[in-house]
Amino acid sequence: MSVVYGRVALIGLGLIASSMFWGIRRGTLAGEVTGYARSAETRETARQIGLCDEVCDTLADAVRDADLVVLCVPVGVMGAVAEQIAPHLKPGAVVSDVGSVKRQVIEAVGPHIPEGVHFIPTHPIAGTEHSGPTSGFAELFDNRWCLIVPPPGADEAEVARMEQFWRALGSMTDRMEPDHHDLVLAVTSHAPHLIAYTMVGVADDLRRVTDSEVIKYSAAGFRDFTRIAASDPTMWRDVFLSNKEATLEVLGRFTEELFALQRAIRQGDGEHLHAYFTRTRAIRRGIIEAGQDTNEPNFGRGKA
Ligand SMILES: NC(=O)c1ccc[n+]([C@@H]2O[C@H](COP(=O)([O-])OP(=O)(O)OC[C@H]3O[C@@H](n4cnc5c(N)ncnc54)[C@H](O)[C@@H]3O)[C@@H](O)[C@H]2O)c1
Ligand SMILES: O=C(O)C(=O)C[C@]1(C(=O)O)C=C[C@@H](O)C=C1
Repeated sequence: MSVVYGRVALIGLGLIASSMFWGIRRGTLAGEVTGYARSAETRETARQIGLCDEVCDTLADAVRDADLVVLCVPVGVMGAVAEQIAPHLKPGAVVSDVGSVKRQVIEAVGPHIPEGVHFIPTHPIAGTEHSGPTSGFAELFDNRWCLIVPPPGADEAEVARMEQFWRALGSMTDRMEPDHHDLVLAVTSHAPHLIAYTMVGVADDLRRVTDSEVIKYSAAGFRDFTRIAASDPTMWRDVFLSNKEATLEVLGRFTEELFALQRAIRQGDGEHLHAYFTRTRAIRRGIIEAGQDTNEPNFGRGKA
């Protein structure tokens, strides 16, 4: 592979930025990578593990002369960081972000982007429950989707270059409009995370169980919930507050269905339960047959 951007600046050295750095290095996708983290402790850790070619003590030093600046901070602070870097951006540079929410980030960052600088938001649909500079790995984005969300009027050559960059990091790319992105992610990621947080909270409330049996006899379903519920609290607080409308819409529908299932159980309505589970099983099988599950061996070979 070859260099896509001469100089890349990664802002916020956590899971996504560190995975990007190792991925960039694996493919030699940039000439040089600078990094900036808010805390001196994170900067020190980054230096110790060789994360980035240069870890800078200020935002200005990190972004100066960068061809691509990627904001890898929680979505709630994207706007404030964009405001701080704006005066130091080189003309013709590209600013991007990897935030899990797009409409709110575009509205917060967009106004700070100077004339002559491009803004191309993205969202890699890949992660783990771990965070911080030591949690990243080069393979994180392999065979995962990265959604590119260009604002209206974005420079087509720069959008194509961003797609090339993410494909070289191992991802598959698609373009999406911000509101649609936020609704899709509310269904596939944000609401499921809230449900996992709730389920683990419920188990913790039943402490006499948590202390022993819940952990010891943890079945696969609950174990997955505890993994997801161990995700970074700051990141997820910001996701819910930034994607309020779509998440509340999905959760409203979710609670209606949950109440209907609850009533069916109370009334002994096995027919309702069976019909419901038959429908959801067919959805799962349809996804696999269409070759749309990146975790399945027939991924990409289906009839989609
Ligand atoms: N973790 C995931 O699964 C995942 C997946 C895709 C996208 N994202 C998005 O990527 C972004 C980063 O997530 P992550 O998982 O790498 O988080 P992380 O917690 O591992 O890293 C975030 C970093 O940002 C730093 N930071 C926080 N506030 C800052 C500020 N004001 N100025 C500078 N730095 C600041 C933190 O100190 C931390 O080093 C978030 O916007 C998140 O929504 C996360
Ligand atoms: O695998 C996980 O741990 C994740 O939660 C990753 C996950 C997801 O929901 O799929 C979480 C948030 C992101 O914005 C993208 C990906």
